[in-house]
Amino acid sequence: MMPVPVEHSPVNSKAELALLHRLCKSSSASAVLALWASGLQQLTGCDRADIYLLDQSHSLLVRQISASPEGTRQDNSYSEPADYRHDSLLSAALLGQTPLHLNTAQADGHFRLDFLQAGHTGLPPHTMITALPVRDAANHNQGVLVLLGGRHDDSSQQHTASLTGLCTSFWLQYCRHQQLADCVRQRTPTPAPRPVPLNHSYGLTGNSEAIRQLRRLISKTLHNQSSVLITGETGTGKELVAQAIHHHGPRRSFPFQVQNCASIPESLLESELFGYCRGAFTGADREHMGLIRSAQGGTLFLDEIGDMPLSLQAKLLRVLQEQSVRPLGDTRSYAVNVRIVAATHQNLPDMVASGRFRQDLYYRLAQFPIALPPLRERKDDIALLSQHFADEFAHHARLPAPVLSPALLERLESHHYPGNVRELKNMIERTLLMHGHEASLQPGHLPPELFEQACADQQTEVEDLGAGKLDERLNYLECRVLEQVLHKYHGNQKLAAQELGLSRGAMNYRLKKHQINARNWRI
Ligand SMILES: Nc1ncnc2c1ncn2[C@@H]1O[C@H](COP(=O)(O)OP(=O)(O)OP(=O)(O)O)[C@@H](O)[C@H]1O
Repeated sequence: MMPVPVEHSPVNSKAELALLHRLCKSSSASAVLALWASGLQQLTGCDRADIYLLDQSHSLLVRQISASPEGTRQDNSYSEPADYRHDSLLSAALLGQTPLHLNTAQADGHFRLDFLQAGHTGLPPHTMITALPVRDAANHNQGVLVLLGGRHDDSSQQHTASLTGLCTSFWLQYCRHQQLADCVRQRTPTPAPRPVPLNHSYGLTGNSEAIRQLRRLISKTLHNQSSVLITGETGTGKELVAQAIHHHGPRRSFPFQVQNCASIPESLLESELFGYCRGAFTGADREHMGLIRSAQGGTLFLDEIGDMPLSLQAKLLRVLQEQSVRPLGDTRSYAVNVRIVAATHQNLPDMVASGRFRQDLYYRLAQFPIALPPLRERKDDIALLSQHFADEFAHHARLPAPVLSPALLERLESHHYPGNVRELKNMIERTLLMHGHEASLQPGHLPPELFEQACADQQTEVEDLGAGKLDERLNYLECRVLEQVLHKYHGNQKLAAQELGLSRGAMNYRLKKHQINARNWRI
């Protein structure tokens, strides 16, 4: 490719304009990448310029291209997790607020420099590294530009703002070409996309499509600072998701504060969140910083946000807009940098419509909405979750490794779970508490409430079957009643048949019909 007509260093506006001019004329996404790496390598006078971009799931940083005075080459040979867990220099640059300039000797010990080992062998010690985040127009991080060695040291440091601006222009043009290419591709049949690689589970057990999608969403929240609104029924894992967002993102070394907005009176909630100064009210004998300020740099998780009184909603909105908080009775405001993650089981749009929740606050909180499905809608996860909770409990209680029989798992999968994952977890723990020494756990070992509740729940489930399917409703009921009675008599068919007023033969026939093995209820 033609060299950019500038001295190698320093960065100057004439050269930038020339580069932008060539960028406008670029004809494809790959041409943008090539110009991006080679242009910035020549502009800054570095020995090498590498571009790393986040993958589709935002969980991996993948090297795309490398440029040196010898030429430019596409290079996807290196990728690493972009979750800040590994303390790598690339993640620090991606998630940090400022570009990083340091030499390899300074970086060593502070950051992992795995990307140097992969493809940069033979670098002299004290090679200068500049790592700049690549941001889109909404200031969300999309990747990292790395400049290595050469004479870029001082000039790059002084010109990071213009380099960051250039990177944004390149990114936007790159996306534009990719979108155009996608449009063309949509008109011709393409093979199914490969599943997006995920590096870890974020502490969430499950392999259903819903959980995989949830992990993808979590990955995307990590690299921007928007507020997150998590919705879902009780026990679906809202707090677990909030923790994952905090603990895998750049704020993880700062506090994670939690406040349940439903559990305390309004005045207490106000002082807990916003703080107060000494003498603000009777009994305020010392200053209280409040959770918003004490989460400085980190995350504030506001659970049950739908229960926050309207007056406090207005105050919270002000904090979000002004990024400062004024404690009760104080004349000063304090600047805060806190990410808000809120959760609710309520329908906030309905509450907005009926005037019980502020619309402006709703939009502010729901910048990044995450909806968690109830457990009954992702039954594929029940076996994995059950085994996970059983192993966890057995480990803590020093019990032998639990074996969950297929009959037990089948029974667990047919339950309705109004309490969602929390209910399943409690049920497994209770089962192990009572029968943790059994070689194999059977349905008969499950807590009796499961069977009693199954009959109570039927109202809901039978309704779910829809009108006109009487046989299905009756079959379902019959099956649950048989299980309940077998459970009561620990698998004794004779006693179960007596209670139901059935002959042994009729009982046998019905058990066979529902494929119920009475032996599974013996304990
Ligand atoms: N996918 C999952 N993998 C493992 N554990 C989970 C998962 N989802 C939920 N849990 C567990 O279930 C329990 C309930 O989860 P959590 O407290 O996060 O739910 P919640 O939606 O915040 O509940 P509530 O609305 O009642 O506050 C916790 O013990 C949590 O660790």
